[in-house]
Amino acid sequence: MAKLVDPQFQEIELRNLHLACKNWGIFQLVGHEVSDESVKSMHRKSQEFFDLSPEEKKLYAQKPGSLEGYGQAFVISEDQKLEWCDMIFLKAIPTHTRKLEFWPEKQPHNFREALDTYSHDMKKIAVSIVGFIAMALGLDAKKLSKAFDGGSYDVRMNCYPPCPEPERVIGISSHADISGITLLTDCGDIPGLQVLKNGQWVFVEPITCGIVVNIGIIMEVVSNGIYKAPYHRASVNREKDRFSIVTFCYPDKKFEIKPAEQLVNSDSMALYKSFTYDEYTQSFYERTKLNDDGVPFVDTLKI
Ligand SMILES: O=C(O)CCC(=O)C(=O)O
Ligand SMILES: [Fe+2]
Repeated sequence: MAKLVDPQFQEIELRNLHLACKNWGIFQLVGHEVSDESVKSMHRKSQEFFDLSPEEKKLYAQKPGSLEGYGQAFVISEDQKLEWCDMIFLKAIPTHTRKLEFWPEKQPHNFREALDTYSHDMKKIAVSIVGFIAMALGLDAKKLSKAFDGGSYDVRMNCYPPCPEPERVIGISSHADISGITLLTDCGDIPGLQVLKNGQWVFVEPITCGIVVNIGIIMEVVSNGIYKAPYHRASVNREKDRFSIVTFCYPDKKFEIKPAEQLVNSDSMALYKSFTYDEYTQSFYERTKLNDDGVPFVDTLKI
């Protein structure tokens, strides 16, 4: 990040960014301005939350039909296999969308303050990195940064307990994020996140103070497929808990989700349809209610 903002290094670093987004769709950001203390404090609060008794955690349990709160993602049937992951999912920004009934209050002490600071820090990073991603694509950096400045930020804290037979379970199964971009911080040094590259699962090794950035499906559409939202999953460790904190970053609700005009011309046709923000989220949630038909969500967006 320090190199992206430094005029002396910017051009070369934008090329590195372009290659990372094009060849991997995922990279680690270091040299950023977010304080270590804010990130570590959120990590501690998240671990303390998962350490509470089941009864205490259930005070913040998801309600039927809603993803927010403590529980499991996308449980649609009694027969489905569950993921080896405990999570709490909270909408954090804009602040008026917060549903405080799901925000742990007395315990862990100062959880809410830590999440408030953390989510604003992640927003700051997202606003600047999408600007650089826009520049790497030859797009208007201000327009994209502005869209994410008015955007929404949902935070998911994951706890992956150890499993004596880790090869028989999955923490989070393979998926691409539907966000614009996603920012992940690992609360320790246990690798778990894996990204699919040329048919192989590759571990993302945690870097202290690094922020893992991955391209979400919205940015895939905006880039007209130059950047792809990578498939990734979380594996489980045999002996140790792993904790991660994931921030899904979305543009503002007025942002049209479609290939950027500058990237569409007679040589390169638009590969994706155009959607309003509401149409996009609606079509995703409609699909989660269906039985899995094997068609990836991103394919339903293509022309
Ligand atoms: O915890 C991880 O490593 C991955 C989490 C993730 O992909 C998600 O929450 O969407
Ligand atoms: Fe993900």
